[in-house]
Amino acid sequence: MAAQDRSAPAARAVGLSKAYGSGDTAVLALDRVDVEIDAGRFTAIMGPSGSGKSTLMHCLAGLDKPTGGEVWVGDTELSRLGDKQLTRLRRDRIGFVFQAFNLLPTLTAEENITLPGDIAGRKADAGWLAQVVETLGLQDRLRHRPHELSGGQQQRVAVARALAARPQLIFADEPTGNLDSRSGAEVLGFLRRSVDELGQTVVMVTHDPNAASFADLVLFLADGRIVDRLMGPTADTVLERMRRFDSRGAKPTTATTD
Ligand SMILES: Nc1ncnc2c1ncn2[C@@H]1O[C@H](COP(=O)(O)OP(=O)(O)OP(=O)(O)O)[C@@H](O)[C@H]1O
Repeated sequence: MAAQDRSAPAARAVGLSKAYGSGDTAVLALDRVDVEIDAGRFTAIMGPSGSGKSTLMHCLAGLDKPTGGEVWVGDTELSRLGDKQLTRLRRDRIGFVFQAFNLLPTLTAEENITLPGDIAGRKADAGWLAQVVETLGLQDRLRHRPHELSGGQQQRVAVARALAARPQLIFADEPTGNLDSRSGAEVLGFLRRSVDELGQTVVMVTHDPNAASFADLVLFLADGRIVDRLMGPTADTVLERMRRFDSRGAKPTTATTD
């Protein structure tokens, strides 16, 4: 099983702020955010366009540097790391799934899944890999190249690639944004299984209430702050919360029905 200590958060932000630019044109994308990402849980981040979702995810993943506060991944505070150490931490402890699947077209599904480990000179644990492939239902697709796979299958390969190194955390940025609703539900179901059956920790940014309903917890951002949380979300309760934000004057989300 993935090395997850459920009693300690997988990541946390303490008084996290992020400003872009300076002077009159400065934008405060995150405003003193405190949040804990529970290990072995599926967390969704939602909020209107420009509310800071991507910035929060990028800061938590060590892809963007905060201008104030702290970010911890496990027991490591990221500002204490140099660039090389940060790169290593991202490589060893964090997996990414993007809206564009980012698979290499000339490689088979299996080669795409093992590529990051191969580049890092690290052989994937065969037992773990077999479990990941089975959980994602990819046994019969390993020798296919991306163009021979459906969009949903390609995204499942991208999820398997993220899981292969057994990262402490997986960050998914609109992972179903390029998929039809059936393939999207399939990928979300597999992300859910990776949490339930493999003990993964997943953080996902989404605009879609249906996608958020696969999570254990939804964090709502507005104007760079966490303004609400919803445990055990359903598509209806998420939609209802989103409407409440809209009626309070927050900018509407770019998509509520995709
Ligand atoms: N590199 C940057 N330079 C300047 N401003 C930025 C930069 N990145 C983000 N911002 C600003 O920070 C704020 C938060 O942006 P962010 O992308 O985190 O929002 P978001 O909630 O992910 O939006 P969306 O749902 O539209 O993707 C926005 O006002 C945005 O314009």
